[in-house]
Amino acid sequence: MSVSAFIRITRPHNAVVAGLTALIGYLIATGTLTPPSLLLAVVVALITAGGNVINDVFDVEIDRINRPDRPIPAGAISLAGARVYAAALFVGGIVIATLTTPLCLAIALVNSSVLIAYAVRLKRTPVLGNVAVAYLTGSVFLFGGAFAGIEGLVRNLSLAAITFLATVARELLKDAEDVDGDAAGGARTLPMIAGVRKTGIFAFACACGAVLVSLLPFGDWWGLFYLAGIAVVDLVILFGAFRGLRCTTPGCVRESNATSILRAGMFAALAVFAIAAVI
Ligand SMILES: CC(C)=CCC/C(C)=C/CC/C(C)=C/CC/C(C)=C/COC[C@H](O)COP(=O)(O)O
Ligand SMILES: CC(C)=CCC/C(C)=C/CC/C(C)=C/CC/C(C)=C/COP(=O)(O)OP(=O)(O)O
Ligand SMILES: [Mg+2]
Repeated sequence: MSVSAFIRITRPHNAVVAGLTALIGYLIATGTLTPPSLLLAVVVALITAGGNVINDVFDVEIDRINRPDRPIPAGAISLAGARVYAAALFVGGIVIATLTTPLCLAIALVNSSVLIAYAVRLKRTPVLGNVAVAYLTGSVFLFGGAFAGIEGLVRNLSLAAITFLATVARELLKDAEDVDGDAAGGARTLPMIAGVRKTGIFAFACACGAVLVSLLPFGDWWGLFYLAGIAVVDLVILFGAFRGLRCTTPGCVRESNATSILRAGMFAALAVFAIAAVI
């Protein structure tokens, strides 16, 4: 079992970005960063890493077909070793969360539970899996803001709502891409029940909702830089969701690159939020 496999299975890019997002949430709540606030990034990175590892533990049979290169199906990490590793990551994140605030610790405990529930069951349940990932992604802002108290959490509510809606849209389109693989793995997703076309329509509606909510911080919060920056991001998000709107097959959704365009728009939004919070 190599060190690189133990790093790779955590999807470090994912965990690091999530950790940085928690700092953005604290930045939005307070306008500054302090040495203790850096703990937020460590907690989120560890718990996200734990979520990614436990996800691979429960997905091992699907990944043997779809992603044989991943550490467990490739034999680089044993299933038992991965279970212990995931537990250590979750425990580490929660123990460090005890050094933050009771509200942050509560969110860390809830999110660890949701990540495990997602891996065990929610992922294979229509819409609930999408909502779980969207909640987890949006909650990162709430977690960062919560380090500054309930007021800090409230200040991040609109960003959490924007992120939730955009992530639902992207997760639905990811499911529309993966209908065949998910069916083979025994999952039940919205595209399987309602079809790719209706899923695309619902995803586009969620993206439109995210765009509308993204205008809320303008005015009483952030000024013209934010409006100009988020307007560009909104166009990218709408374009990405529109690309998936006309599709009726999983192949069409894959060829549309809708989920990649949405991912790019989501990360661009992160940059706009971070800059708007400090200028
Ligand atoms: C309308 C509008 C402005 C939408 C943007 C919404 C927004 C601010 C989204 C930010 C999402 C984001 C990148 C959050 C960072 C925290 C996090 C959970 C990162 C983990 O990476 C998520 C990544 O998308 C997973 O990639 P993949 O494996 O390809 O699904
Ligand atoms: C705020 C705190 C304390 C924690 C936040 C926890 C976070 C941000 C989690 C990241 C959000 C996220 C990306 C969750 C999804 C978990 C996951 C591993 C999804 C992968 O799902 P699959 O559908 O199996 O797709 P793959 O093919 O990528 O495995
Ligand atoms: Mg998986």
